[in-house]
Amino acid sequence: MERNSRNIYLKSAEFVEAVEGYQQAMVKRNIGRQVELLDTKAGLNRVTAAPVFARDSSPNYSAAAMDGIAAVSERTRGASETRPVILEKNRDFVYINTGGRVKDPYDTVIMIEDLVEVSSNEVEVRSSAPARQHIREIGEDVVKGELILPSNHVLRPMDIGALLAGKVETIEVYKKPRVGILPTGSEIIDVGDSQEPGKIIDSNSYLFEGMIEEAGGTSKRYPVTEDDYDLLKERILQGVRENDVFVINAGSSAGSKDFTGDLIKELGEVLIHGVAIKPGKPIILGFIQNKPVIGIPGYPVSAFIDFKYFVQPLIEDLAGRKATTEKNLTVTLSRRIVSSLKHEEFVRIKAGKVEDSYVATPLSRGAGVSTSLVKADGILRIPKGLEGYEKGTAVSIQLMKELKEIENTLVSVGSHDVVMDLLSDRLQWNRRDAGLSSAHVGSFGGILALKNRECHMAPMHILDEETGGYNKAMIQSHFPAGDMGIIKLVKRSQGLMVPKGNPKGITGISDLAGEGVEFVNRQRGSGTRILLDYHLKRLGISSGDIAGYDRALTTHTAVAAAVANNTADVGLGVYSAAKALDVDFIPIEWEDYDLVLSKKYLEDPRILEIIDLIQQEGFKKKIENLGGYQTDEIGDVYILEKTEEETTWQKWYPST
Ligand SMILES: Nc1nc2c(c(=O)[nH]1)N[C@H]1C(S)=C(S)[C@@H](COP(=O)(O)OP(=O)(O)OC[C@H]3O[C@@H](n4cnc5c(N)ncnc54)[C@H](O)[C@@H]3O)O[C@H]1N2
Ligand code: MOO
Repeated sequence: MERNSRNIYLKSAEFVEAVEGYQQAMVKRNIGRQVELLDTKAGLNRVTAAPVFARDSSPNYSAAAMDGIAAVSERTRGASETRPVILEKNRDFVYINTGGRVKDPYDTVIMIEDLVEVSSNEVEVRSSAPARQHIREIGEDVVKGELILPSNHVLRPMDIGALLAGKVETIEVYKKPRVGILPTGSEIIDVGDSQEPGKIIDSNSYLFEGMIEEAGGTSKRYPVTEDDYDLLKERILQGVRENDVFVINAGSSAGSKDFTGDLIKELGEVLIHGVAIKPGKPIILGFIQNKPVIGIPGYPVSAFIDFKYFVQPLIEDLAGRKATTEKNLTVTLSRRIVSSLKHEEFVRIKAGKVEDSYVATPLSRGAGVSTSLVKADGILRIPKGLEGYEKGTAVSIQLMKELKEIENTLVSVGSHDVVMDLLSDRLQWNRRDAGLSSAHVGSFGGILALKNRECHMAPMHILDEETGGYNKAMIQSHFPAGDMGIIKLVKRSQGLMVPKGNPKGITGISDLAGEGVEFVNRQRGSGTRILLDYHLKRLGISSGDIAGYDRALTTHTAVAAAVANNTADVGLGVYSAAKALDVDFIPIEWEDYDLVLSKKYLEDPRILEIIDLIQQEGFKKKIENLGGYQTDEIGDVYILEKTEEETTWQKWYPST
């Protein structure tokens, strides 16, 4: 069935209104926590629905607290170093171990090291033992009838231990809400299915499963269901029957096959369709058969935001969990962020601590970019009605990682290369307490970030047109002498990437201006673009003569992908990217890709570790095996020194 009219839902509710309105509707419908009796041993992370009282005392007998003897205290009276007292077995004492029961007539315990065993039947004591010494009395830990835990308490391992000690075998806890997930969409396939163009792998339902577990629910995934109204209806009814909460993914918007809203309406009630947030706008909050049914948009980031702010709190509430308290951090924005006046925006943020301040950079805003969630350290919420924030503004973000992790992370901003990815992996492998975060903004972006103290280091490859050298000239012209250092990384092969078989017969830069050749460029400020412009100038070719010069992508791999997908005939980039995407490569030049940093960071233990790490044979081999790299100078460090007469680059060595 095709829909007759498109879903023009876009009368957005306010965020807070929507959250509170839905909560109130749940209360009105008497939808709330349910209770079950559970084996205490299986109670970890569950929440008590009633106070728990001890069924028995612990210990429930007088227990020896030490290894030694249980004795009659009376018989030890007056014992001293000079007048030891001899005790007779089975009359004055019996041997006992820790935890053993102390029975009448024995009323004290003496440690084995305080005795002299005179014979197999006799021991000598040299001090008197007071009554009840080293005895754990009945109820020392738990007294029968005493409150062990109040209600609404999340059970930790020690709680379970104490409950079992008090002989509490079963406990009343809130039932884990069962949450069903229905992934929908004719284009959606499972990760194991063969992926033809036009198909998208179902990732959201697995994201939801994890988030349901985190919030204290149990999840059940239903098979991916195509955009067929009647089939969807059947699955939704089944899902509502089998669960306490039901989530339908995708089909929430205005497309001709977006049925979610209509279906919830037909089978129950739609309370809200559309909230003034971005991403996540087309969320649907409804009920079917008195159970919450929620339609979540298909884009992964929209799905995450809606699930985090609408569905997780609902699950936490039904599971009896306290709402997760958000940890916030005040950060300074390294760039301007523009925001929509009509929506509250949720912007993913990468944060790092450079010198004494936390700097924050917005990540991709695309609702389909799920990797922005992986990279994010936090979320900045920009209220509706604000146009955004200027660069340098201090804002508060909701943390998605531990603060310590952010504090220990080295921040790298600049040009991207797979070498930095390998480095990041190795650093994290070596020391769990330090990581490397990389933002890819091109070589000049790196210089700017170094100047603004927004990063610890900047990887770059900037050609100096006069000398033909790399990076050093650029540093000399941008930074005061004496401030900076360079860690040499690799030489890498830059060249033209062309589709397999080189159908346009391209041989060099001069062919870019050829008839019918569509080029794809890199962004302004990237080292690759500088290299291209240098060669164009040398050959006397105007950029205006190159079709596609203005189409700028931000990574080597994006360029290689454009060539591989035939949306361009040629692009300039590194060999490793060409190899990864299986396109042909015409080498143009070896360039230096180095790490530039402030001299003061050279003695930072994390940097010293990087210097050590990159010089290891295993690391070098790994890079060389990628092809298109030379590692002759890797790990050499130079600093820019200033004397009265001149400024020179000197080799630098660690002080120890
Ligand atoms: N004319 C309009 N079009 C759209 C509007 C609008 O207001 N007017 N809103 C846009 C917004 S905002 C969003 S968000 C999306 C929501 O889309 P739907 O919920 O209808 O979802 P689909 O269109 O089916 O899919 C969107 C996107 O997500 C991918 N997807 C779907 N399921 C999964 C899954 N299980 N795992 C991973 N990815 C999934 C799907 O393939 C699509 O690429 O609508 C805009 N349109
Ligand atoms: O609201 Mo949509 O979720 O912006 O992408």
